[in-house]
Formats: sequence, C-alpha cells, structure tokens
Amino acid sequence: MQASPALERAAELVALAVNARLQSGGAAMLPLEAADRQAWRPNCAVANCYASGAVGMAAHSDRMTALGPCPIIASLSLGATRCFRLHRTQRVDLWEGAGGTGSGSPHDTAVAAGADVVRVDLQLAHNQLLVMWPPTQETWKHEVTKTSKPFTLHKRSGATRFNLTFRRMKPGWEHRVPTCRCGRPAVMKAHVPKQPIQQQQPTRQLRYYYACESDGRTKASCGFFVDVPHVATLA
Ligand SMILES: O=C(O)CCC(=O)C(=O)O
Ligand SMILES: [Fe+2]
Repeated sequence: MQASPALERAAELVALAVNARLQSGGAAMLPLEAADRQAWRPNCAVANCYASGAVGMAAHSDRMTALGPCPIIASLSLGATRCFRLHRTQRVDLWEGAGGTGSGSPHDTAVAAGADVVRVDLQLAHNQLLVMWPPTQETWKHEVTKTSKPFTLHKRSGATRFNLTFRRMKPGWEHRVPTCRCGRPAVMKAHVPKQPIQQQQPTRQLRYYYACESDGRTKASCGFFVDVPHVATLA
C-alpha cells in the first residue's frame, strides 16, 4: 500500500532521530546489520488505535519473519499517555552503554536499575519516540496495559491513543520463509531458554528457528520446526 505524504514525512523524521543515535556511536555495541549502521530507513509502518483504557495490546514480541534478526523498531506515540510494559525473557551480555541513555532501550533501564530487572514500565506520552534497539525483540516482550485508572488525556484525542511503529523489512528475509506442513508460511522466532531469568547465564549468541504458526483460534499446529542458519553474536 502506498504511504500518504504525511506518513512518508513522519518516517523521514523518525529515521533522522534513529540515524542521529547510530551516527553518534550510541548504538555501537548493538548487534546491527552493516546496512543499518550506515543508515536505517523504515519501509513499512503498523498503526494501532487504543480508543480507551479498556483497549490494550497483550504481551508479545514483534514478528521478525520479514524483518530478519535483530530489527530496529521505532514506535511513535500520539494522543493519550499509556503504559508500555516490557518483560525480559532472556538475559543477554551486552556492553552497558549499548543503545545509549534515553533511547527507550529496556537494556538501559534494566542496567540502570540492576541486572535482574525483568519488568520495565514506561509512560509513553504524545509525540514520544521509543526505539526498540536490537536485541529487544529477541530478549523482551512488550505490551500496552489496559487500565481502569485515570491517565493523561490528550487535548484533541481525549482518551484515544494512536501508535505507529516504523520497521524495515530486510530484502531477502521474506523470500526464504519455508512452508509448514499445514501449507502456511512459517514464522521466525528467537530461541529463548526455559529456565527462570535469575538462573540464566547471560546469552552471547542469539539463535533463530522457523515454526508453524499455530492457528490463533484452535491453537492447532503441525509441529513444523527448522533451525535458521543465522546467529547474531552480541558484542
Ligand atoms: O502501541 C504500542 O505502543 C505498541 C504497539 C505494538 O507493540 C505493535 O504494534 O506491535
Ligand atoms: Fe509490538
């Protein structure tokens, strides 16, 4: 679908902010593809509308199937202020400055608060840009919590919050997606260890696999599973 001129302009401004951080060296130790280090350009956006505090988004990590491993995802909040909650699923061994202070990276917040932090709540206000630097999708889940408590309304949208996440589909990744035994395109996920977070040794390498996307309604899955021959090594 063709982006509107306003969305194109928003994408440009978001890319400027992300590239300023990349070029200042703030993301030097993050697992980023060479192309992303030179200049990050989003080529798609996902829009969400939260009409009231009764509408949220359940904990998830964003699909990497078409984005490839270690994507940068830049999330622009518009309208009412809502809580964005991150849950850590995997400990990683990253240099403490990775991502740069104030980037919105949960690693920064977790490092500042102590290595065992497993949950971070951020109040995302109108016009705020949160950058989910890699490996956020591999090592954290995120959600927009529902709330029945008062929250900061916006002068024009009231209780409604809009969110735009800017992403870059990496050429090649969507073409290598295998078909599972149900005949559907498989989804790419990161391996996450099963032990509780406090008992985990920090991970230095991230591994991926393709799996059957179980049917959302029946949860039926053919059990298809194949390792992806791509390893992201952390600094
Ligand atoms: O609304 C938000 O801040 C998050 C949206 C989100 O996680 C998504 O679109 O995948
Ligand atoms: Fe998401």
